[in-house]
Amino acid sequence: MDSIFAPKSSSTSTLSSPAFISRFLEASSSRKFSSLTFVGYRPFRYSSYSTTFSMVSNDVSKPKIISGDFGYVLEDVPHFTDYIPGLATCSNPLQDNPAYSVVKQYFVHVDDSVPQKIVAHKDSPRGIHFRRAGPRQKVYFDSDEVHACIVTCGGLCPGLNTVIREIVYSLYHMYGVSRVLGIEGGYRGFYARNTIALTPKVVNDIHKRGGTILGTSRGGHDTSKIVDSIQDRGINQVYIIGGDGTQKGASVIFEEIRRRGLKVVVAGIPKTIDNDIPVIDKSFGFDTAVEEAQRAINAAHVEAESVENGIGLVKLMGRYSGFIAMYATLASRDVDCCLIPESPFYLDGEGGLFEYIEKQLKENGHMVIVIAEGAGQELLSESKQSRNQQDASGNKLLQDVGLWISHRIKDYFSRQKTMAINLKYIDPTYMIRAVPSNASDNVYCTLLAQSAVHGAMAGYTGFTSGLVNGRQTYIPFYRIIEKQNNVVITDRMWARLLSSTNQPSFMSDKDVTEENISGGKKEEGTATQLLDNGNCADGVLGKKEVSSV
Ligand SMILES: Nc1ncnc2c1ncn2[C@@H]1O[C@H](COP(=O)(O)OP(=O)(O)O)[C@@H](O)[C@H]1O
Ligand SMILES: O=P(O)(O)OC[C@H]1O[C@](O)(COP(=O)(O)O)[C@@H](O)[C@@H]1O
Ligand SMILES: [Mg+2]
Repeated sequence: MDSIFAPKSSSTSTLSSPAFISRFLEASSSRKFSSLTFVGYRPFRYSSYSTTFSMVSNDVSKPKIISGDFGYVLEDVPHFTDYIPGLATCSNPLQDNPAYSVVKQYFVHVDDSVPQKIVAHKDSPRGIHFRRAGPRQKVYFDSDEVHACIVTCGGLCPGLNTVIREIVYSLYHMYGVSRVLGIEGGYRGFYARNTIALTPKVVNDIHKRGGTILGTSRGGHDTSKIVDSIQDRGINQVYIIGGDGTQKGASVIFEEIRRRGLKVVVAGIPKTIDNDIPVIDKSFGFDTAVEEAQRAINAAHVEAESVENGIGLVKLMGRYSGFIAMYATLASRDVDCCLIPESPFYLDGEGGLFEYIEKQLKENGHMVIVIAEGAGQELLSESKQSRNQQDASGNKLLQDVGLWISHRIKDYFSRQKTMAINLKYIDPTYMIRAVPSNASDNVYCTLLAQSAVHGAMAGYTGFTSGLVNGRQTYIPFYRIIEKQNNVVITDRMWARLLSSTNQPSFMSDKDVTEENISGGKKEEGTATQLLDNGNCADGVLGKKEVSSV
């Protein structure tokens, strides 16, 4: 029997930090601690048909970490029963639903979990797992008892309306729930805006529209006012759709709800067009955004190849994570250079951008550059007066790198007088996120929404529903908000991009240091393939083996 242990004074972040979990994995795989008993945390045991687990917790605010054989770790999500004793359950109404009666094993087994990492060696520990999403045999709500609400926060993303629609439909058609409230205008809508009654009829065709029918906002998160409003309205299921900032907000709402001992579910659905949320395979709307970006790249290519020494420059979204730029580049094959926040670059001198542009123009007569909005911000700060402005949510406002680099390229060639260039700058920023989601994102949104509803009905709370290695899971908030998902420039995916564009890497081997990988935000316990000498199975926590899309 393995035990997770920590001094009683350990903070949540210590217990959940990758370093701690890494040490735990090491210990449990070597069975070093198998016979030890630890004071301060009461081991909680339960048996299943297949194996015995041990969970250590006497504090509901600590992460629920359950260990099993061979280094198995379940990073579980909170449940009502953690802090509300004696709750009644009833049978899941889905068991009488004719649509599902034909499905074998429709209900998810209580022990089902999904591994975070699927590349393994014969001697690697089983590693971190998340609870598999899906309907449970027992539910913790009567249909008539449920009063749900949905809120959308942060920037727009294709698929928001689809998620709203599918939450309403799942609640109504699977669980007979008819009271669903839409909170208007993001978090502040809980206390400062109107609400809309959401019925299947109201949301029937909203998935065909971009944006969110509920409206959204940045800033305005006031935890106690929000929870007061939830309590006053008698809401007992809160569905929160939003990005990293939103999930942080959802996490504190959940903590407050638990502190007040309320039987209220807080369920997150991760939304990020930048794909900057960790753990999950990719975010909904990302495929749509990449597809939409192709139009801009195609236009840039047509413009560039139609004139002498044409340069097509496209700026795409990506504040700190360059996934859209990377995938749009890989999809297009017309791009000669892709610049992202995670990969520093320079303009002048040998191996610099100007030299490369000159070479491309001489060889091909034209070129296409894709730049993510967060790329090269350090160069802009050097040349312009640095402005530390923030949006209402506290996100740093970036300077327009597209405009800046256009001017720098034009200046360079007019100074050089070697060739006259013809540069066209296209900024499709808002066009790629204001569109409705494509077919595959619509299916993805549907699954995320259904998973969130199943989890809520089953009494799980404080979770984000997310796809991990192709399976729907429930992920505890702390795992979603503890760090950012970045393109790992020492991964194979970035190498694929470099070999497809033939652009300079702007780096020598000695530059590939810990500071330069993962957007300069390399977290403890993360090992890239390069630094890990190809040993991809051990010690990689929270990052997929290949860049996580
Ligand atoms: N650390 C935080 N704690 C509580 N609420 C937050 C936090 N960060 C952001 N929020 C709230 O989440 C909402 C969306 O955040 P924002 O960063 O704009 O977008 P996104 O969720 O898409 O990243 C805003 O209403 C903001 O006030
Ligand atoms: O101008 P807005 O609405 O603040 O949005 C711009 C920003 O939104 C983003 O799409 C990210 O937004 P989120 O953090 O809300 O997902 C960035 O790429 C971009 O910088
Ligand atoms: Mg964000």
